[in-house]
Amino acid sequence: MSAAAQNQGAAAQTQPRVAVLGAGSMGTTFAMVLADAGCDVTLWGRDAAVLDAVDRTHRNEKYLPGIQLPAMRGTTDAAVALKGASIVVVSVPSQVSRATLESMKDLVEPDAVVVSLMKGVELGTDKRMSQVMAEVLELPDERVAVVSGPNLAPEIAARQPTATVVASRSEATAQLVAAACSTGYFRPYTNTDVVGVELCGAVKNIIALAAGMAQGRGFGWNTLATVITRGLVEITRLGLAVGAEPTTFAGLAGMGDLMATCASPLSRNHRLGKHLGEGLTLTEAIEATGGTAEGVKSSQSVLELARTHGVEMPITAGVVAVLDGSLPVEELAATLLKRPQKSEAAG
Ligand SMILES: NC(=O)C1=CN([C@@H]2O[C@H](COP(=O)(O)OP(=O)(O)OC[C@H]3O[C@@H](n4cnc5c(N)ncnc54)[C@H](O)[C@@H]3O)[C@@H](O)[C@H]2O)C=CC1
Ligand SMILES: O=C(CO)COP(=O)(O)O
Repeated sequence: MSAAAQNQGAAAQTQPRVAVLGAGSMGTTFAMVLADAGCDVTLWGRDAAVLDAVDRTHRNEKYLPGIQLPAMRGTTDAAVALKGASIVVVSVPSQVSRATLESMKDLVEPDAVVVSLMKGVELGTDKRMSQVMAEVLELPDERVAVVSGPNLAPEIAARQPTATVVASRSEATAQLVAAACSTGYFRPYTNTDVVGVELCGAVKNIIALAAGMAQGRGFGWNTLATVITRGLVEITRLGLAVGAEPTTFAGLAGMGDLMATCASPLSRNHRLGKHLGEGLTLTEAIEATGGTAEGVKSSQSVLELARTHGVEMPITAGVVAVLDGSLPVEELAATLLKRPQKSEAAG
C-alpha cells in the first residue's frame, strides 16, 4: 500500500509544516509518520552525510537501514528546519535536549506547538522533557505536547500497526498533533495527563533494563511477568505522587509501552540490561547495544525524584546499584526478593 493510500489523517488537508529535531531512529521514523500523514516535513540533525541522504534519496541508512522514506527535506541548518514550522518535534537524547533547544530558541516560530518524543528525565534537575522544553523556549501549556506509547522505531518504520498517546494539557493541542501524525498504521489517542504519560515513558526504560538483566541471567517468563507487573506498581506510585492521573498507567503509554520495551530485543534498554545480565561491564554493554538507552542515566534522576517525593522504587534502586557497580547483577533478584513481606493491596 502506498503512503498516500495509508494516510487517513486530517493533516492531509492542511499540510502543516513540521520540523523534526534529531535524525536518529525515532526522529527519522516519526518524520516518516508525519510525512505519510500529509505533513510538510523537514528533518534536522548534526550529521551532514545522514541529512544529505535524507534530503536527496529519502533514506537514512545509518539509523533505519533498508527503509524508503516518503518525500521530506533533510538539513543540518536549524534555521532552515524551523522557518515557518507550526509544529516542532524534539527527538534528541534527553540529556542533550536543554543544550540543543538553547542553541535554537530564537529560531522557533512564536506560535509553534513543541512536541517531545523523548523518554528521559534530566540529570541534575530531575525535570521531565516537557518541563525542559517549556523552560528553555518559554512555552505556555497549550504549546507543549508529548508523544509516548509502544512505539519501537524499527517496527513503525516497517509500517507495522501500532497506537500511541499524544498528551497535552490542552485537548485542542493534543488533537492538532494527533491529526498531524495519524496514518493507516499509526493511531494516536489524545490525553491531557502530560505528567503521567511522560513519566510512564521514562520509567519503563529502567524497568526494561531490569527485565533485560533477568533475561541475561537466564530467567524465564515468570520473572519477566514479575518485573513488568511490579515495575508498573513503581511507575504508578511515582506518577501518583507527582500528580498523574490513575487511568494513564493501564493505557498505551503505561502498560502498553512497558510490555513492548520489556519484551522486545528491539529495545535498546532491554538489550543493554541483557548484556549486563550476561556479564558484560557497563562500558562493554553500552558499546554492544549502540544507540540511546535512556534508562542508564534516567535511572539516577528518577530515583532522585522518587526520594524527593518519599516514594519507594526498589527495582529502580536495584538497577541504579547494578549500573554504579555497588550491586553485582547476580545479586539483584535476591536483593529484591528478600525485602520484608507485604500485602499486594498496599501497592
Ligand atoms: N528508538 C525508539 O524506538 C524510540 C525512541 N524514543 C525516544 O526518542 C529519543 C531519541 O532516541 P532515538 O532517536 O531512538 O536515538 P538514536 O540513538 O537513534 O539517535 C539519537 C540522535 O540524536 C543525535 N544526537 C546525539 N547527541 C546530540 C547532541 N548533543 N545534539 C544534537 N543531536 C544529538 C544523534 O546524532 C542521533 O541522530 C529518546 O529519548 C528515546 O527514548 C521514543 C520512542 C521510541
Ligand atoms: O521507547 C521505546 C519503545 O516504545 C524504545 O525503547 P528503547 O529506547 O529501549 O529502544
